[in-house]
Amino acid sequence: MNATLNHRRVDVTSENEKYTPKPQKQWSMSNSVEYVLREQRFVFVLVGVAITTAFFLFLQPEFGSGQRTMDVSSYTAVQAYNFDESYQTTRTFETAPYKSHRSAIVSLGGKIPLGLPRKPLRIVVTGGAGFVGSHLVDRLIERGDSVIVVDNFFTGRKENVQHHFGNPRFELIRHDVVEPLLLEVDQIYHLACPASPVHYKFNPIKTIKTNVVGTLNMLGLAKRIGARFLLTSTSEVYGDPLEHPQKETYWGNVNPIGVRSCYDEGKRTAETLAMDYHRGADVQVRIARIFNTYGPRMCIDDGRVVSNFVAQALRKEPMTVYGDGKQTRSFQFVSDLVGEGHVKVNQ
Ligand SMILES: O=c1ccn([C@@H]2O[C@H](COP(=O)(O)OP(=O)(O)O[C@H]3OC[C@@H](O)[C@H](O)[C@H]3O)[C@@H](O)[C@H]2O)c(=O)[nH]1
Repeated sequence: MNATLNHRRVDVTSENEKYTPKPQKQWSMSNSVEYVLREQRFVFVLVGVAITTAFFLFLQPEFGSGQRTMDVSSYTAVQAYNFDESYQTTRTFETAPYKSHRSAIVSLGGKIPLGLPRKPLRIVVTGGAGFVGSHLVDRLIERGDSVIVVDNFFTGRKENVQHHFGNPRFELIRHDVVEPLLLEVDQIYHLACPASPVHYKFNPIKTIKTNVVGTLNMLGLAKRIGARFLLTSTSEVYGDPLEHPQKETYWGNVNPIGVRSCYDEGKRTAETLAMDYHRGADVQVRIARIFNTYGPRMCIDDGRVVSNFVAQALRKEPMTVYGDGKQTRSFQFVSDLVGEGHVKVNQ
């Protein structure tokens, strides 16, 4: 009976009560919490917040700047790769410069500088602490390459390259090229050998060993890693020339058993090895026959004619001319040699 009476609430509503289509609800905290938790609404809210956060944190800058960001990222990749190349041999330095550079690029606002630099090379210079080698190293570092100097300090000196100490693109290894060496580089400049007659005659066996075994080792390395190879040869491959001036096509007039043969025959053998590696193993080789060179960092006791004359002049002593004084030589300043000679020959 009661059920029948309550079935139609209108029937029981008193006339004084105001009719509303929806019953009024009292707000309460528990009702709200219950509402949010019902039907997994809270999970949907959390997922929404996560997506929005991810959008603003990771996607929004790229989305907003479109093409610009694509350019920046590709430029950064190039720079990262370059830094990776540059710091390949000194990996401990890699992270910090890369990161700081990356942020610097982003702060450019995505503008790409015109004329992107060429990819820096990794280069090993044997004899790089010597008179000629150190000038070559200066030139290579100056143009942005990474250089590893390999020197046994027989005639080379640390002071010749110490201004590069601390530069992450420079490394110095005390090593004798007579022993094999493994390095990953793009190019090899092979200069290691005493070049002044007083020095190469000091230990002739060591001199010819350096020229033959040392060059063999470095050519083997070039072949193995696919590096381009520059051999610094000498005007002495012409021996006591019968032609003046000497052209490249001239084969020379060399005494194979003379006191200078450890050097001039050694360099001739080095040239032979270079050409055999080129013809037989496809190694890219360059040969520079260096004539008399002078300039800063030449040892005062080098023994060659320019340093001897300068030293004697400074001491106000008479200059000593050997033999009949009719011999001729071609002289060049060291910067002309490394700039026009070595670097361009090896391009
Ligand atoms: O005090 C001296 C020194 C040298 N000379 C003469 O000057 C000429 C040049 O002699 P150097 O010792 O300077 O050098 P050389 O030309 O014999 O060979 C040198 O130069 C060329 C490089 O490629 C070689 O590595 C190096 O051996 C020689 O005829 C020598 O007898 C002097 O008259 N007085």
